[in-house]
Amino acid sequence: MLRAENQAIAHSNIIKQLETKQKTLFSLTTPIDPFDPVVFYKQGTPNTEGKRFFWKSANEDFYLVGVGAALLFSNLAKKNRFDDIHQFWKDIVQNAEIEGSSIIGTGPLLFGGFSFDPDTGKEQEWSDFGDTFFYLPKYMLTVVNGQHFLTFNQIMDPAGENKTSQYKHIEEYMNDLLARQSTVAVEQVSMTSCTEIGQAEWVKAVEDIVNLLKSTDIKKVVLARKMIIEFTKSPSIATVLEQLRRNQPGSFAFALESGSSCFLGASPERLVKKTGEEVLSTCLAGSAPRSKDPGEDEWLGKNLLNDAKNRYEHQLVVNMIKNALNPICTNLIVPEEPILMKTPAIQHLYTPITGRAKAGQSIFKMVERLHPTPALGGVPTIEALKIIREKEKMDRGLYAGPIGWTDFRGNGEFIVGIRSGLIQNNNAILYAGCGLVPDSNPQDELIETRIKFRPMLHALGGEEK
Ligand SMILES: C=C(O[C@@H]1C=C(C(=O)O)C=C[C@H]1O)C(=O)O
Ligand SMILES: [Mg+2]
Repeated sequence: MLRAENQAIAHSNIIKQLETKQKTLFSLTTPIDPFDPVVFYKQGTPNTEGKRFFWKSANEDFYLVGVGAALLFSNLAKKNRFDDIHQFWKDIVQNAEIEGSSIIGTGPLLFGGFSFDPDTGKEQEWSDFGDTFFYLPKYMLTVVNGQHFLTFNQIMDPAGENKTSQYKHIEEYMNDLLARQSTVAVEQVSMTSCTEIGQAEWVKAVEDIVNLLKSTDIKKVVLARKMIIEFTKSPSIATVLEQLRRNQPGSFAFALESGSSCFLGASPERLVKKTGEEVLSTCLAGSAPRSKDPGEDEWLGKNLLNDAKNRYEHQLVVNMIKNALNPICTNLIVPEEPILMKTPAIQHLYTPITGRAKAGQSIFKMVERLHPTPALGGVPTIEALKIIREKEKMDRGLYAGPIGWTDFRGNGEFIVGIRSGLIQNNNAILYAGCGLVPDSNPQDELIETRIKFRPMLHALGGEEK
């Protein structure tokens, strides 16, 4: 049996005991002195590889880093996966004993992700994650506006362990942690090969889809491809994260580990953020390269803002997100025109959408209604997904899927896992896709995906960022 499945079965027994109150969750949060998030990822506890996550917000003011798992949710039935995880989480939090948490992103928190398409053919490379994969971390560092907090989560047998021993444990843990503090030495490993998979077939698939878009009511399909990299030895995840956070300011940086797999990247695209009742979603679609020459860069941006093909590609996303949020939010504000979002490698059309959640609408409900937006799937969604399954001929796994967190108060944020890759031992698989519309030119789309590989390629020791 696979390692993640084994873990999941053990944890599903604990979840049952939590639901019947034979066990409870105890969560303790305490402020701590500043501690570097990447160092915490690397050294938060020894031997927790395979049970770690990392999150940096796009504006650099919020970090979450988890090491060790107090509880693992995976292998949920794919049909109601958003609802099921929400229900489990609600039950557990309702009976939990929570101390010291007064700030967003501290206390009990779930971190994880949903696969892009549970109904696609499955490939071995994604078997560590399945279609729903979330952790309640054992130890978690939260950094909010420069303030640092440590949260400790423990599933307790009410009759057995007592809280005094937990306080003692956390005190000892903090002393050990401070002794482990050091800087992360960047340990770059060498690539032995780097291959774009099935490039000619991919261009042919783009041509076929564009012809279909011209002759049917299908408006947009996002087609992705992959690149396989081999290294002399297994890359250090902390090093890759350090590169991503240094070199991709303005993007979210994330990592999610399971067994010997790590899915990570620097995504510029938020799916949805919920803070209290406040909701923020972003439409990101339509792309142009950057130029080192400021004048040319500005020209490329202006051109993008005025380009009919890219504006159409973008507008389809705005329409869908607006319709998806409309029934569950009030006060929706949708700007009429997109603005530019510039990352080091690429610039995009960007429209933020804000609103207020109606009573009882959880972040998981929002993710369910939004995913997949036409920035990653297409229009209409069902038809686009069918074409993706048939033409892409790969399992996207978590690539382009919702990745994120929710705290016990129901706040949270999900991004889409793009500009990303899956590291397994000495290999990495990188993913990049692009939105096809009737006016797409296959060679231009090939170049667009090549640019989208670059942030991860650079973080892994390749040349350009
Ligand atoms: C699919 C990806 O990116 C998406 C596609 C875009 C486009 O085609 O213009 C732009 C941003 C993303 O929504 C990717 O990076 O893999
Ligand atoms: Mg595009």
